[in-house]
Amino acid sequence: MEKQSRLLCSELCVQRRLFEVTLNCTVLAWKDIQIDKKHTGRAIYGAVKAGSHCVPVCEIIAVQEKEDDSPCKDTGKWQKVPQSPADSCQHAFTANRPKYLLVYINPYGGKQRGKQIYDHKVAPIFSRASISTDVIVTEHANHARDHLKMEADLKKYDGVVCVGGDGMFSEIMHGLVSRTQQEAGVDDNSMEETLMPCGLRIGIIPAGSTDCICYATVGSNDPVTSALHIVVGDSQPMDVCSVHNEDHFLRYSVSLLGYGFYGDVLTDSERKRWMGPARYDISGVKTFLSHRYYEGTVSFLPAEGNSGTPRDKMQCRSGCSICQQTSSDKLVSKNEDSVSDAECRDTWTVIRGKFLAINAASMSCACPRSPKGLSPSAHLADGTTDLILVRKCSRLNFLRHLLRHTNKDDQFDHSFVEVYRVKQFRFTPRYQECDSEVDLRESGATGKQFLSQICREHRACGCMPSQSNWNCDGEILPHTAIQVRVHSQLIKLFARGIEEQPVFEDLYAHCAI
Ligand SMILES: Nc1ncnc2c1ncn2[C@@H]1O[C@H](COP(=O)(O)OP(=O)(O)OP(=O)(O)O)[C@@H](O)[C@H]1O
Ligand SMILES: CCCCCCCCCCCCC/C=C/[C@@H](O)[C@H](CO)NC(=O)CCCCC
Ligand SMILES: [Ca+2]
Repeated sequence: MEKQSRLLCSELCVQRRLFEVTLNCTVLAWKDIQIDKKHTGRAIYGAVKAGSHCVPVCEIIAVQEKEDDSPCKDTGKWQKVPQSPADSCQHAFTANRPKYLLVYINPYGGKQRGKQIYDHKVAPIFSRASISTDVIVTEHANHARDHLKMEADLKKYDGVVCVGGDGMFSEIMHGLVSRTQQEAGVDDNSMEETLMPCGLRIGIIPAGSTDCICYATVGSNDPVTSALHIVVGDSQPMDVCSVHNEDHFLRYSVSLLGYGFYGDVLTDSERKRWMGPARYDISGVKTFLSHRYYEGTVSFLPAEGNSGTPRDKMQCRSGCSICQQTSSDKLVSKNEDSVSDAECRDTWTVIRGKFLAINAASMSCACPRSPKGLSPSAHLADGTTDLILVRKCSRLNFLRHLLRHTNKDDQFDHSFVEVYRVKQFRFTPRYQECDSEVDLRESGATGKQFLSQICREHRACGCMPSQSNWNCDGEILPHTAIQVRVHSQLIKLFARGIEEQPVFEDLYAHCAI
């Protein structure tokens, strides 16, 4: 068993069909001897050729030992492996696998099927893989976040699982990131602080309305696929943006930070929660028809180095070379200047204008509504976010841009769309750039008085003081002037990125049977 080339082989009879089974340290393969003899050669999905199948050893969920170990006469056939080599082989592929998980279920996410999905599809897989769990069905919003932040005995667990949508994931991520910073003595109100990466991995069992984080990290929103990624102990690092208003921490974001169109869609859809996932379609059309634009200033620090560009066609896939390069750069930079020193030397780009939408996508944001996502070439773990500015344009042009999110055409190929790969950005809405704001704030004006005074001010300068909200991974932010910084690979998921469908020849070469 020590050498990859060394094969164990045997014959296995299942329902009167005879299979030849081979095992080396990386692959377990079996082929139907009868089909093979007929030389049909017909390829079927998931098989190497008709009747031939293989599975990498590291993806085997569980091994059950049969009572009857009939002695083998021929050398090379199944033999009972002495306990110590068997243990070390098993250890090699179970080392990163979780043994004890803390599971939070949102019973009200998406179509309210979280509990059912977990009980029927996920729990049996965990139990088959001998994973122990503590399960908490949440009783109110922020239950999971606060439990993780203040109560949970995290030393016991190898990971945290959330059953729900992007909002539920956000709760888990906030709980875990905040807890990690608290324990490390990091002040999250300071934008300059380097945040401490989280030790525990997060698993997502999709049961929400959009499930964009699951879809963009796994390639599907299937609960069983996600459960299998957890069981085999996959690990996918992920960037997290911190969002501040001056010296005040607001929230973290991993997918979309959107002002204007996506902020307005969310604000409207929150009033329609009772509609379930359809609320986004109704609010999307309504917001599109309202065609509001927003003025302000966006400033950003462009990403440098080998991080690619948002318009290259280098999509982030399993084992992505750009994200791996970021991991090794991080190791080197630990011994060099601190990030903030280096960033102080960089120059900020400033863009002032009228926008229909300002979006920052830290990952592709692929989801069933938009299979390639808001920024198809964004990376999960490259330490950057793609800043997309959609300037004021006609309704028809904006519709063309939106529809390109749903087909293969390039949504950035419009004169009114700009996209930049950045590591920090700021936004200030126009009305807050006026000196009058300071006077109003100092005069102690309340929300409504404040806005009506701004409107009077702006009548004089002729602009429409429209105001939107930031959509931060599906939550509305209370401030419009924000500062954002990307924290490279701050968290890890039980995932491995999106896998390309392997071509027939690759599979055959991999299995080599
Ligand atoms: N027991 C609960 N009662 C009410 N709200 C809850 C409960 N548990 C969690 N929540 C909140 O429900 C919100 C939505 O949940 P979730 O993200 O699971 O589903 P969704 O909004 O339908 O999906 P998506 O976020 O993918 O659009 C979350 O922001 C979470 O804070
Ligand atoms: C009039 C035609 C409109 C056609 C538009 C198609 C464009 C679809 C792009 C979808 C991008 C989703 C980005 C994901 C953001 C999530 O963090 C967030 C939380 O779940 N979801 C939303 O805010 C929900 C946002 C839903 C937007 C529709
Ligand atoms: Ca990124």
